[in-house]
Amino acid sequence: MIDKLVAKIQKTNAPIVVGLDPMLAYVPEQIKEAAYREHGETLKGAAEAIWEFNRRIVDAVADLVPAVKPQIAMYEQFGIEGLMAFQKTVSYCKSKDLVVIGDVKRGDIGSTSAAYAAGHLGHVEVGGNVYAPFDEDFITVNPYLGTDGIKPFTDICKKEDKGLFILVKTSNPSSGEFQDRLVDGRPLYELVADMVNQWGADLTGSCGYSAVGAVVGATYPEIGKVLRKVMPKSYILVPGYGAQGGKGADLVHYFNEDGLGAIVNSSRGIIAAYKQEAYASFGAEHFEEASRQAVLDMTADIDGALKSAK
Ligand SMILES: O=c1ccn([C@@H]2O[C@H](COP(=O)(O)O)[C@@H](O)[C@H]2O)c(=O)[nH]1
Repeated sequence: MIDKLVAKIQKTNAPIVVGLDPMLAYVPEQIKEAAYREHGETLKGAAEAIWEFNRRIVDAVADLVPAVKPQIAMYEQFGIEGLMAFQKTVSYCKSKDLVVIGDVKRGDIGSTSAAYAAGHLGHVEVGGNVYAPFDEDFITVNPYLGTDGIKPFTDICKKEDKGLFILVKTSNPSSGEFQDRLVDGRPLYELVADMVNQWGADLTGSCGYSAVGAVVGATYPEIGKVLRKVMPKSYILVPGYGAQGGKGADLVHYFNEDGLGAIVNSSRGIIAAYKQEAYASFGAEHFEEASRQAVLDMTADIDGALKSAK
């Protein structure tokens, strides 16, 4: 799957992930009203509204980007109905040939990680039947439990040609409380990055990158520069662009000399673009066109930054 991701990034010339984080507050009134008319102001009504919102955004941007990243929390908040909308979103995006990165941040003791890995990346057997319940292409994983918590995920990646993005340095303001602590004189995020190299060593695709990538926030560009060098073969998923303050100019050192190696996520900045002043002229009626324009602008911002850094 890492080969498909890299090929799609090269084809679209857009190292960009559209984050599908559909808070109800971003869903235009006309979509919510239609869903509530049919299903009432219920969890099913909310789930239908976010699904329709996603579908229209995906249709508007699918030719521009290689990948999407549905954030499972935004769906889970609506219970089972929300999870059904998550599953429907994953499968719709795959039908549009988008690479799907499930932002699920799983990781537990080995036996429990194995169940997470089967449910999100692999298969489960029920009697004589075999199911792929969520079937994302990549998922995000929390490394806090160490190697036996990661191995079930890497095993499934090998078997099913899937991939991971492991949290190394997150974009949030408190990420340094643990992640920047010095251990044997080195910040913890560097030790985790060393482990990412080890975990991904025998999962290198023909593109030269490993199926085991890393999450490194856009909000810490100096650390991004260091981590790029520590993990030369890992793709870096970079959240924190846009709504959290990251800009193209901050991100040039997250990329390798080959112009590859990083893929930048923006969620609110794209899906709720119509609420921003810059895109207000589209109005709520044409929210998906505002999202399309926001993708084009983000692509130009990152491309411009990479070209002027050469
Ligand atoms: O370090 C991290 C890891 C994950 N995220 C997730 O990415 C998106 C960011 O959303 P924006 O609206 O573009 O800020 C969201 O799903 C986070 O859970 C992150 O931000 N930082």
